[in-house]
Amino acid sequence: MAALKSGLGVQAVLTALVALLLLAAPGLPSPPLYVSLAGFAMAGILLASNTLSAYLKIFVSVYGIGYLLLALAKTLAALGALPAMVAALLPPDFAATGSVVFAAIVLAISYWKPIRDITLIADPYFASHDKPSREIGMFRRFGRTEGQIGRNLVALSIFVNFADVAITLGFNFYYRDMYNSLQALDAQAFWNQVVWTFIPLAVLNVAIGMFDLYVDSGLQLRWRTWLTHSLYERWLGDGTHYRIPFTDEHADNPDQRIQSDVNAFIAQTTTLSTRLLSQAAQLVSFIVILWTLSRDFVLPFTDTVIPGFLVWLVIAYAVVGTWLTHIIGKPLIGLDYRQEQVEADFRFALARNRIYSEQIALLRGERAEASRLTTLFHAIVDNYVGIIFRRIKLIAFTFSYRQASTIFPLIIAAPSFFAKKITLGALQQTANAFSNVQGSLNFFINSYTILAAYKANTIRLGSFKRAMTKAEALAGAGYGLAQGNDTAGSVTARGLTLALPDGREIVRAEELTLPKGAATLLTGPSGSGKSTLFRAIAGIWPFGKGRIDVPAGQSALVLPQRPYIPLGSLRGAVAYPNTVDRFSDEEIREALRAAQLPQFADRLDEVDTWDRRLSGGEQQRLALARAILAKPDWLFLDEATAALDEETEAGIYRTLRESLPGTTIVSIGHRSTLNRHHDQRVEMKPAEGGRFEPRLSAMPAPAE
Ligand SMILES: Nc1ncnc2c1ncn2[C@@H]1O[C@H](COP(=O)(O)OP(=O)(O)OP(=O)(O)O)[C@@H](O)[C@H]1O
Repeated sequence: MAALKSGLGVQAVLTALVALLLLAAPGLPSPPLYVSLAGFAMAGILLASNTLSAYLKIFVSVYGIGYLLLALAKTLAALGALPAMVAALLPPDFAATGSVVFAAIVLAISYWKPIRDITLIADPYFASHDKPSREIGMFRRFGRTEGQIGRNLVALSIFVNFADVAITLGFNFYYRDMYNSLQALDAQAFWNQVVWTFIPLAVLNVAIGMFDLYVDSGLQLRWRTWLTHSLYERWLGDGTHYRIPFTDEHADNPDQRIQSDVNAFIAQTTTLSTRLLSQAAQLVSFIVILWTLSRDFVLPFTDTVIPGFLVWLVIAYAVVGTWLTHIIGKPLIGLDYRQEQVEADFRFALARNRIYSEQIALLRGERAEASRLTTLFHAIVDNYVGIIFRRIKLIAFTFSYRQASTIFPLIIAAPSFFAKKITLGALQQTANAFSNVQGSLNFFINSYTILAAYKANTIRLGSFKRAMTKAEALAGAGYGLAQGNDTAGSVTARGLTLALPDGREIVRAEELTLPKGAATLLTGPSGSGKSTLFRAIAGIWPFGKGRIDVPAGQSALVLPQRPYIPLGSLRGAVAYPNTVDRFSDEEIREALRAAQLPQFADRLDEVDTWDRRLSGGEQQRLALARAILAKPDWLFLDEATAALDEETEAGIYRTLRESLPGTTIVSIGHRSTLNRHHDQRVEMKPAEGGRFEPRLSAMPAPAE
């Protein structure tokens, strides 16, 4: 029942009604019985497609509409309700049945795993209820939601592609009539053909070509915008990007997946789906023409009649051609996948050189870097050479294939022509139909290289999405960071164990409290898990068990030893992670002065690579300016002042405590001079099993 209420359900009922009507229509010559029977099949397919992917549904629905239009138009023509000129333009009866066959093919392939992998990536866009993206003007009013715009555009694109097939068919008949007029030396008929058939077809062909490009580009742009946004939003969401390396999913170079794989995937999906289907329609149409032309084909130099000989020939051609292409082209899938990966590795290494150029220059690391780049580039060359040779083999085959098929139909049909059994027009039509069939097959065969890259892309995007799902699941796993607290707003850990990704336990805390309002200093040997404890409190460390409670609704800021400084203006760097409009210029300047960076107070608009321009100590003070601006309830300083001299450090701590009276400070540090800025000390003590245990310890008396 639910299936009947959906859009496809309504369409199915309508189709069944039309089929019934055709069946009951008294003694019409057209459409024949099989068209009405096909209508019932179409209704069944439409119902069965209700559970189909959102993307494939569009195709089935368009074919359903195609069937209705064609069957009704044929009925109207048979009833004499259409002008003769329009009726003459209608495609033959089998076209309506053809659309049912295509719908059945779409339904059948939807169960095939490679198609399911593709629709898994494609569907979220077409099912999306988001408001139309304002970024792109093209087709913005073509639907109420972004998903609906996408669906409408795909449907439009399918119609446009079918219109193109209809024009190609028109040309085929034009060739027959034009060559017949030449053979009959009928000048009047020839000029009539040129003016009334060729010119309108040519004009339509150009117009449809332009419109097709516009629709396709609009769809690709809108889809890419939506998918790119949704991928990076999800990737950046809730520490997912940080946890992906902890999953067992191989998701290297996410930047490449978001920037280039998405783009390629969308271009390939639209090209392969709409064009592949229109090529299939073209293939079927011309096969029917070939059948009509060679219905009583007499094998040259014999008397044997083989009905539809040219069709059998072309099918044999297709089967052998596709099979050989598959054998020759298969290794390209793996090679293309690897190429994407090695290219991304090389690009990433270059980007790292740019980021760490100062360290590399100081260490005189250029030779080591060059040799690493050489190795990485070698992998690109090596793999590409493999691709070149594989493509050459493929081209040797596809070119021979194309050449053979231009002469083939002429050789086969010429004896009939010379025996005056067929006209010049029919000979030309045969050659043209054969070359169109060949063109469609060529599309499938040439698509092989695209298919190989497509598969690689689908795998890369699929594994990226799986990695994100696993990383998101990791956030909820482990000890489960509970929000809310009943111990006067303190941070507490109970029965907590923190482990490494390999399961090795590094920290054990039976009971630990970081009281609200009292500055705590966390000390201990290097590698004892101090930073990991901070990560766990911040909720990004997924391995371990037990419980950490953080006060509900309170803000926290963690400052690491090496602060992250985003690209852009100094204002943006100080305001980070808040947006620049959160604070006035005076507030930002004041924070810079408080963090002992007065010399930068008037350079807020300067855009620079600040992470390389500022000294290590200046970067740390910039991060402290952030804390002064953000006024968090909790401030975690992970050796965040280690690059400062003791005097500046002391000044900064004084400022922090004065300007952030409501903030609880928790610091990690090794220097004894930090003691006097804190109220209590927690020390990481070695415990059994190589683990460390945070224990409250006495604050050493200040040095004299
Ligand atoms: N992502 C990770 N994968 C595997 N091991 C990790 C990871 N992060 C940290 N570790 C390991 O966990 C242990 C504790 O690291 P952590 O950074 O917490 O120590 P720390 O006490 O802060 O050290 P330091 O005082 O040197 O900064 C180290 O042995 C480190 O190698």
